[in-house]
Amino acid sequence: MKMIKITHPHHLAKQNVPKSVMALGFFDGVHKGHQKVIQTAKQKAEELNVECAVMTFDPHPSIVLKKNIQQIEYITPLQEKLKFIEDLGIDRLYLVEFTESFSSLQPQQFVDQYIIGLNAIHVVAGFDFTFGRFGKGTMESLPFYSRGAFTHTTVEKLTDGERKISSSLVRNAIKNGDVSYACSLLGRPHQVSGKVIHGEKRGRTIGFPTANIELSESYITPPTGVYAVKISMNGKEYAGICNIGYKPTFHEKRPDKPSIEVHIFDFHEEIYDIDVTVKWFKRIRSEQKFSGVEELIAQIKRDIKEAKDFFQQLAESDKITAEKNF
Ligand SMILES: Cc1cc2nc3c(=O)[nH]c(=O)nc-3n(C[C@H](O)[C@H](O)[C@H](O)COP(=O)(O)O)c2cc1C
Ligand SMILES: Nc1ncnc2c1ncn2[C@@H]1O[C@H](COP(=O)(O)OP(=O)(O)O)[C@@H](O)[C@H]1O
Repeated sequence: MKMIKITHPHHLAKQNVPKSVMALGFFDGVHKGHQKVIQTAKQKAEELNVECAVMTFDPHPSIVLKKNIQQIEYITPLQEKLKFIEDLGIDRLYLVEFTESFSSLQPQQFVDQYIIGLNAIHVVAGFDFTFGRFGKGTMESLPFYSRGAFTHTTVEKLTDGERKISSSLVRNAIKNGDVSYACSLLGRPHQVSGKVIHGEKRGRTIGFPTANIELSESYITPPTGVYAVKISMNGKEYAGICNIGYKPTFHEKRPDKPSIEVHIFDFHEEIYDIDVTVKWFKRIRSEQKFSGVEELIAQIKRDIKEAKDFFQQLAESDKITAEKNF
């Protein structure tokens, strides 16, 4: 995937840019709805025998448009977003810096400079995509602005029952701890990456060492509680159990921020400073204050059993699906 970073105004000359079918969107999460938009663009590009391009934006428009928002938690911070888009097999990615001057383009200027000017011959976006100042441009008005220079496909809303699959729905699912539902909306588990840091060195003394993880980006994370997770490092993936929380059993005073710590099953290595990725599969329970260490240990043993049973069932259902598809 060739990446072209753009800060408004761009100086790319149309004749130097290959013709493309262009999918447009912010695409936080690259969820199933986004995947459908990008896959539709890919199919159309094959039909028309041109490149498949995606145009996306960074940072999130609310940072520029809403003055009081400094930082936003992403489902997929930029690097993850680009990776998941690349995994969909597209040729070219236009990454447009969402600045104040870019956001104040009129819809016609956006279409002239960023669609026609970048040699797109067909545009694909979701039914609720908007463009130009105040989001005034819509998919209904796109043919008017196109002046016959390109055609378009509007991808209808993808739903889960009554609910539109959207970045907000995924965010809410993660924020509510419903990581299994987030997984079904994303088509993969939600994941976060970071580094293993030193904790309070208590884990090993109670028989359950936990890798404490400092996140590398501003991710949306599930609420405090215990989760069945997979953790990957150095190209290998392991099952484990994660506690996100304040460890009230040991802390009278609540620490400033919750820790994210994973006990990895059947694992005995020292992994401080290693980069890891944690994938959230299932919420098991809320964090509790136990009356003593023994009670906590007994509960952790039950949590581990529950997580192991869950992964066993998952492996069995994956096996059945693989056999059906064979
Ligand atoms: C599966 C699991 C569940 C946990 N649940 C709780 C809990 O409900 N309450 C609590 O105070 N601590 C809980 N903990 C956190 C332990 O207190 C913590 O792992 C221990 O204090 C070690 O911390 P350290 O890695 O900083 O040394 C849990 C840890 C694990 C691995
Ligand atoms: N099964 C395991 N799961 C997680 N970490 C492990 C495991 N086995 C060994 N470790 C190592 O032990 C460390 C965790 O031990 P712990 O006593 O909880 O220390 P800390 O409080 O610094 O996290 C991890 O960072 C890792 O380097």
